[in-house]
Amino acid sequence: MSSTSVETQTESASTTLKLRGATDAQKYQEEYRYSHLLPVFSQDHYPPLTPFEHHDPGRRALNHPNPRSFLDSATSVTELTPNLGTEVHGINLRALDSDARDQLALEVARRGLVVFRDQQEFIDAGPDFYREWGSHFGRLHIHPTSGHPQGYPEIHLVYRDANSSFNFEIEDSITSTVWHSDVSYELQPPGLTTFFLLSQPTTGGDTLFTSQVSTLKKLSPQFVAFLKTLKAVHSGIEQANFSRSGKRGGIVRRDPVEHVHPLVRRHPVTGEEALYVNRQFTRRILGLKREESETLLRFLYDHIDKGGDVQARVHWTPNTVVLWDNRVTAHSAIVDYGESKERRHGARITPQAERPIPALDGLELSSDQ
Ligand SMILES: O=C(O)CCC(=O)C(=O)O
Ligand SMILES: [Fe+2]
Repeated sequence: MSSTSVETQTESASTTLKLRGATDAQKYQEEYRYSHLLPVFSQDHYPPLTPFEHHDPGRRALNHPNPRSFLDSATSVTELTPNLGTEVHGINLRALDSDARDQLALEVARRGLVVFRDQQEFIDAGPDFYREWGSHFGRLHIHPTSGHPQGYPEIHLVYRDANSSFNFEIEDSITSTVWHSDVSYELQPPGLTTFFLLSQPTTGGDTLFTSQVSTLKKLSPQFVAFLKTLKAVHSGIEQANFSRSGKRGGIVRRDPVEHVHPLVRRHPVTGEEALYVNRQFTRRILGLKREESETLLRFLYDHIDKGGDVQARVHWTPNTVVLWDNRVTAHSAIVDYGESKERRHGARITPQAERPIPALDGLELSSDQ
């Protein structure tokens, strides 16, 4: 499997300009409703992230007499699958106050994934609002390599259009499916994540999700007990190298890091335990011989790949906004729309959360890991 990233499926507008004739390209972009949100690859360099104390917004909703009251005015609330995902119609996310946002965080933690339709007001509110929205849920992450709208490094973009050639990384693979939990190499990886498409192909370009709580539950208690004793290295090095190779925007804004996380992590609010490995960033299990680590990780990735019974698939109708809890789910883009040459332009708001908490009867991580 290629070590490159679905998160790297980002094309710079400037590359697009080079690929088209300059005049045609400018016209194409100028006529675009969201041209102010096209990706740029600033050369800014940032110092390492510093640790911070995360106060989970979902916890604040735990004492609420009805922590689902923010859904009271919804016209429909439908479970996408028994274990993962809810689809909501009739709620205006843009209008949610602080209390309702806390409830939302708890709902997303419980369901893993919540899909809100008809959110034009939210999407059109623009990048200052996106930042304010995300900051409610945690400190905003700046991606080390992806494109962002001019002046808004906290907004991670995915982008592809008629002439972009960003998907080299999957040309040598039999699939575009790369399950991952975003930037799991950080000491404090993201929690409640918001993602939406500003433009979507007519068909294709769906996003896959899986419940890592459910993938863990499928395993035998004896095996889970063993997994709970383990921790693994997650690395941002390959993603940085991929960017440096020039296949993406070519920038690395922060020196890549590696961090050690438990294989099974516990959600700070729901207490649910989830498998926390992903093919994209997890590299090796500490304390095992190389072959043991490789075999075990391969088994777990294979288990995640095959888990159709705990997965959900989001189809992007216009003005859909999706929230997922990056601590207890994994996701993958689906790149099946190349032939149509249609534009696909997405934005992600990525608040960091706590350092992964080990399972209750699992290992204790020492502070220097
Ligand atoms: O483009 C997608 O469907 C998902 C992209 C992704 O993995 C991300 O932005 O975290
Ligand atoms: Fe992702």
